[in-house]
Amino acid sequence: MQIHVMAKLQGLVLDIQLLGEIAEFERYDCTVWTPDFVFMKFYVRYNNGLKGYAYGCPLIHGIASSELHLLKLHCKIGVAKGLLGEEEWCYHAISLPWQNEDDEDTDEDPLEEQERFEKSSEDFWFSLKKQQDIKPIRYTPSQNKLHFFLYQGCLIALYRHPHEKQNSWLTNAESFTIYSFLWSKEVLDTLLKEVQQVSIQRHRNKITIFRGFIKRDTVSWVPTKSKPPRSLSTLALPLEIKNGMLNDIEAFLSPKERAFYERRGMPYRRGYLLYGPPGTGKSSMCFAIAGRLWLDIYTVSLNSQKLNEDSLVSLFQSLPRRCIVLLEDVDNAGISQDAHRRMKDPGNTGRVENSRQENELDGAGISLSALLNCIDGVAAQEGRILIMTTNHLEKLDPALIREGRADKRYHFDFVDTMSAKQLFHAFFDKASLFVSSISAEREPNDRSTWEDSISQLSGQFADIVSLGQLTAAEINNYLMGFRDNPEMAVSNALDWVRGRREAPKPAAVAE
Ligand SMILES: Nc1ncnc2c1ncn2[C@@H]1O[C@H](COP(=O)(O)OP(=O)(O)OP(=O)(O)O)[C@@H](O)[C@H]1O
Repeated sequence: MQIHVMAKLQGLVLDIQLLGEIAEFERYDCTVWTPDFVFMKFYVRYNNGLKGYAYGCPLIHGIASSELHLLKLHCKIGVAKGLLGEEEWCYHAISLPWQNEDDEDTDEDPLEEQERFEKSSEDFWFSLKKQQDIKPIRYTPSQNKLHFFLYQGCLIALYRHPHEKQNSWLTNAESFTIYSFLWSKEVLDTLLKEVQQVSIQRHRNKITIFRGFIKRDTVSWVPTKSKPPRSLSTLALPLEIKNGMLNDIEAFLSPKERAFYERRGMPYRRGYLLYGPPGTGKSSMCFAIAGRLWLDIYTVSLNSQKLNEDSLVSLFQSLPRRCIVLLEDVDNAGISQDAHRRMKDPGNTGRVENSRQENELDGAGISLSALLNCIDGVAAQEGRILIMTTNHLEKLDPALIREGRADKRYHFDFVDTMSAKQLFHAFFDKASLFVSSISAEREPNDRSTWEDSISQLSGQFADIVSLGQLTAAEINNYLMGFRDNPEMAVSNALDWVRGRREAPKPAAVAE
């Protein structure tokens, strides 16, 4: 007998396959695949006497390996003798919950570090070397053993299995089997819910960057890092870009706007194109906006050899409702377009029947038509914000950046006077860590005198560098060389700008 059903458990969608009648126990096996390659398998009571095997959909959010933290805490208390001490280097490349739990707590306060450094730089370097050599020892419930702990008065058992398929993308995966005695589904539900809550708490003040992961038949979004959001105020950009883009996205995400789209049956999506030379803040702006609106970022490399239309469709289909999809250097999608045109050239006998064939012909990356299908085809997720970036506006096919796909375009240009001032201020701001103790000693006691002097210098600096067609990244880099000496930064600026003028420029971006 084979029955296939979809079920919902604690908000997770499970694809359950009932395999047959159970002999001894009333239970079914349920396997939840989590986004970072760990799956959980748990046994719960199934009251009509059938045995089942369930697979969670691969993109369940909320229970990931890094979020099983709580289970580990309980295990620590419950079965100390089952724990296994391991040095960090024993572990695999992909981080597992047992491995990175304390990482956030070990970071020293930068000011204290600086104090130690100033006391004796030699001791400081030596202590860093020691820190690196002495691996933190962490305790984990050992694999292939049963661990018991009490949870809400109920005995729970946890079993960690390494994944048997070695040398595959699952090498670092493991599965967890959680048993509850005596088959209490409610306790398991509560436990898993608590795990989700712990996870939410841990990532509360961070945004997560997911990358499209493609390996053979497996396509999923994999969390690569979680980081505190970058403040928009750290970006030196014209207000029409900074506020303009933020306001536009905020307005789009508002419930009123969503209702407006729904009433008119319009697809509820918005796209942006950020273009300009490298180092002008396109990616930084995307991260800052994501942080401000608490949106996670989903990004995929369009020129990945493994990417084809099917995998891109799958990725787009599995996006959450509220998120930013970041496609960087989107002009790479045009590479396939060029090949496509060449193939269709009248002088060329080759015929391209469909986009899949087109991909095969190109051998690498995604074709333009496939990308367009994903952006606004039926598969495209509603509610998402698409941000495309490019250094080469002139290379983009007009179809990619027409309204509806890129509703707004923002030109990230070389630094103007206002932005140059802002960068200078940010660098020599008294509160900034860049200002070392040397300048602190020199600095006038009166705070306003210091600020006046920086203000005046920033004006002079801005007048010089704004003539030079320089990017914010270049200016930051230049200022790094003078972080103790704002006056020198200004007096050397003219020579630096002249030098840069003679150096080859990044390609200008055609409007
Ligand atoms: N307008 C800006 N204000 C402050 N810092 C900036 C600005 N623009 C760039 N930077 C700094 O320069 C570095 C590179 O910026 P970023 O990656 O955002 O540029 P980009 O335009 O996306 O470049 P690319 O086109 O090469 O991807 C970052 O460290 C960022 O902090």
